[in-house]
Amino acid sequence: MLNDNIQVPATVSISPGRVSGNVYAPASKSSMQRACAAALISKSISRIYNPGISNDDMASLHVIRLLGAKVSRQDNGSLLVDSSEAQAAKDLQINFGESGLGIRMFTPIAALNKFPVKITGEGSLLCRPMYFFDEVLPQLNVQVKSSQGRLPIEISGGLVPKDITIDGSLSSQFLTGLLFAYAAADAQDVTITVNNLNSRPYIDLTLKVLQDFGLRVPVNNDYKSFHFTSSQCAPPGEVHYTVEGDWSGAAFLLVAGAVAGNITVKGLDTFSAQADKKILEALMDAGCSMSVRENEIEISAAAGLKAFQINATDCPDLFPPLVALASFCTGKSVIEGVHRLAHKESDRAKTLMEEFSKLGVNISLQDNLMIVEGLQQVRSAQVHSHNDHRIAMACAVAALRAGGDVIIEQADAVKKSYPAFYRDLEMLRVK
Ligand SMILES: O=C(O)C1=C[C@@H](OP(=O)(O)O)[C@@H](O)[C@H](O)C1
Ligand SMILES: C=C(OP(=O)(O)O)C(=O)O
Repeated sequence: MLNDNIQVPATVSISPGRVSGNVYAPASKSSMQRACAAALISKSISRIYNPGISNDDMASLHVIRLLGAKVSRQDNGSLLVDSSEAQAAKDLQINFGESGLGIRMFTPIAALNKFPVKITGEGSLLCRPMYFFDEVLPQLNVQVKSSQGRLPIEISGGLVPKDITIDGSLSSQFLTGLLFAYAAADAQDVTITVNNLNSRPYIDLTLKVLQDFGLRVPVNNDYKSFHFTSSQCAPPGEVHYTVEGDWSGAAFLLVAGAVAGNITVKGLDTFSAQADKKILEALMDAGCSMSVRENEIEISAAAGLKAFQINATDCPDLFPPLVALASFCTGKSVIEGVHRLAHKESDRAKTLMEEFSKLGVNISLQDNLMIVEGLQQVRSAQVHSHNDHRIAMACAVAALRAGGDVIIEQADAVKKSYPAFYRDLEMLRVK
């Protein structure tokens, strides 16, 4: 009912060429999925404007419905979420599709109800580690049965917020889930202590969304602990929330502009908490000509892009667009944070090396560093997304400066975050 289905072919061919014009950033799935969670736990009425339509967004809407929220689309395109009487059904089975954030954020929330819940997923999610739940949820009163730290998982019990210490090095998403669950349970005078937290800006986004929805927000002690105080918190009223434009998807558009055009990307908030606005640092370091204005960025292909260096440990999703950019920067660009890439939709360091080598780009690894040697032009080739949306988009952008067509197999992986990606790229193309 809510899925604005955009058809994306399984194989896409991208011809080299220039891009020009204006484009709107897609809705951020990080912002949209958090909005869904916040709307559910608010036990109130929320209006979500600029809702996302990606597969991950759809998975989150599906989940909040299963957990008892009523969701309807309004004539102006916004979503009305009524969770005032939300009650999860008995014997629930939740399929999170391929969404890592979805499963890690909603599992602790689903664990708040005392009935057993079976948690499943599809595709790449089946291979991603979930052992955090086996280790942590039992300490919060939840029984967990997993398949050696992988899906499917069965939980039951009724989560009780307690002082707890967790490890945040694998993913920030588990902490996001606990923060939502603790807020939903109106946790008071309890602390989540976190060791080695990575992807910190994503936690800023979580705290921001909790605040925007009038929910209980913990005190952040330098990302080492999050303390829910015992202060009184008024029950949330009706909330109007606008989903932010997506810096992660827009990073591909900005790189397309930097290597092959003159485009303006609209709908991006430079004050956003999103991790991936850090793409601007790489673009500036590479010598792009850019004009950053309120809510839009104009970028054009500069002659003589130069190699850049960046630490992407806390914004791991930027690796694919950074590699596409580095492919056209003279010299060796260095991207730090390779260790963060192993457990995404694909093992991204490996898949970037494999697919970009087909395009003639030399990428090497030195422990936590990825080194990319730039060229003037990449090769025409047939590449494969490995069912990873960001690999498909990185290859498509690189194809704009290829010697001939680049064919992308399993190109429809983009539906996970940015279903309109190829349509937007074609719309920008100089005919
Ligand atoms: O919270 C989020 O919205 C996300 C957090 C990041 O994951 P990690 O915390 O696992 O790095 C990021 O890679 C993912 O695409 C979205
Ligand atoms: C890793 C990603 O998402 P998730 O972890 O939410 O599946 C991504 O979008 O690149």
